[in-house]
Amino acid sequence: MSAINASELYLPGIIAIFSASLYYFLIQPAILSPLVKVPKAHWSCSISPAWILRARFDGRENRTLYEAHKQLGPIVRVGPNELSINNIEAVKTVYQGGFDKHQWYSVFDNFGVPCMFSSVQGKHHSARKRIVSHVYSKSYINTSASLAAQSDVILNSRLMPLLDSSTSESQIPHGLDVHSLFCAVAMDFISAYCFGIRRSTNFIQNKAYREHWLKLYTTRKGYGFFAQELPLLSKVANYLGVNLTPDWVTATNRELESWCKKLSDATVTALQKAENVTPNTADDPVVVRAILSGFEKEKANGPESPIYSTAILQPELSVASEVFDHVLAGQETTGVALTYLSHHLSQSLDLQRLLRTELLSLKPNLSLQQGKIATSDSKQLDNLPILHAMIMETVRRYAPAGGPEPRVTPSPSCNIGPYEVPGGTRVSASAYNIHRDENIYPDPEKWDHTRWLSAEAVDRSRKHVDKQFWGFSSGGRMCLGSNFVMHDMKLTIAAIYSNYTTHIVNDEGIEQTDAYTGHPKSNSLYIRFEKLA
Ligand code: HEM
Repeated sequence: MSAINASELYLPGIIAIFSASLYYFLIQPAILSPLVKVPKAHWSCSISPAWILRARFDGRENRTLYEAHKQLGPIVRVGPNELSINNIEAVKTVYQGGFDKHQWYSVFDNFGVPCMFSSVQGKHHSARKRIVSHVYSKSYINTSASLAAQSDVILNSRLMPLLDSSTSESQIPHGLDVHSLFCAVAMDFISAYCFGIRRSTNFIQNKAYREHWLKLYTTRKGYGFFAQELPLLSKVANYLGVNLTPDWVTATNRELESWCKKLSDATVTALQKAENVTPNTADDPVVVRAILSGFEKEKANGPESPIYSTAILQPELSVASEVFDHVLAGQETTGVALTYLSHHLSQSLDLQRLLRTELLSLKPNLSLQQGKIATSDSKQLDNLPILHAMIMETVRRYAPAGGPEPRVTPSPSCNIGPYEVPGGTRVSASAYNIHRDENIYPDPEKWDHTRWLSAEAVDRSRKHVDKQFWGFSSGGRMCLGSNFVMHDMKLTIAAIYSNYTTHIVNDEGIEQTDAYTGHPKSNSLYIRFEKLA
């Protein structure tokens, strides 16, 4: 009697589950979804994300999507619930349209607390961005006495002496690993701006710690796949005692977090005690000061504030989470851009001469006078067309944050290009692909700074060249640090090429990896510096 009852119950249950699965995983995505009208990158894409997941796992996502768009056009289905887009009109719809970020970004929470970059929902993000964006505006950067004083220390007391010592007879044959050095320069700039110079890093001079830190940073990269792309599987595996992210990666992340927490806590304490934090000096912790003052104002909104449970109830962790993101966002991306620019310059003395002629037209220029350079006139530097063109071309060709930036379509649906797209669909564009549009950037693999300078570019299609540039993304979630980084890259290149010529010693492994943030495969580039007579 009981056996008959069980099968009577089980069979319909099994049929119901089978039918629901058939509908949910096969009929709906492959036949009924409005996405069926979008060209598929692979036959399996309407029923399985395996094709795109495999490309991501293998580190060939950017190239794979490039080929897919070349064959199938600007909007391509890459999974049952996922699109890749590759034209500037579709980019406007998604990125200027304020679509929320995908959960993919949650792995960028630090200390378990979201930062601006990792905030998924628009209102959480806006509350965080409001607090700090003014100190990253172009006008603030160009007129900040604190940043000018910090730049002076970083260039005159650290970088220029180091370059000088690299020209001694015994050092010449080896050259300097400029990839490591430029990551150090970038870290010193951004950490000084966050914490004030006395509490910031000195990676330029402290090579041993810098190498340790960079090793921690680079070796853990690439281990985020399961947590980011398959979070549910990761959690289930974890529950069953299988950790898909190796323990040493978790330990490395903890070490980096605690390194930043110490710097951040020391800065918060110094501000609370008003010790060595004088505004408008090199010791001014511009970013942490702005965040704390923003949190103080946000308190007035009480529990109504979207960031009440973090910024108001856990201010120290929230400050640390925010600045940890700034130093991580700023160091490798900037280091990569400076590495590729110096690589191109080092292959052509003519290019160096051209740049130098422009640099020496500055008044005052940055050539060494009694061992020091003048670092103060940011506005003049910002307006140099050749320097600007070379940096733009480098960020175009070697987009340091060039991978897909996933967003989620709003409910119930929206239109992207000619297609109706249901709410909750993952949709991404990438600088890697947007920057390879041959109509705007002919021969896109070629590094050619003149595409930003030619009469044609300036008179007619300059707007297109600029409009298509997506190295810092666009819309409300575009890079917070774009003005800061343009400033520190221009200053660094100007300081070097006003005083040195550079020559390649070893560029093995200079090819860029295919990743969200691509870098030279070898993580190195050896260059020799020769002082100008
Ligand atoms: C060459 C250097 C840099 C490049 C190429 C770059 C590029 C980008 C890109 C493409 C995004 C959008 C990413 C996405 O949505 O997936 C972004 C966002 C961001 N970047 Fe940068 N970045 C650079 C340097 C910096 C620096 C120095 C900072 C320091 C503050 C910074 C802070 C941020 C932050 C906080 C966001 C998130 C903004 C938001 O969600 O509103 N970046 N960056």
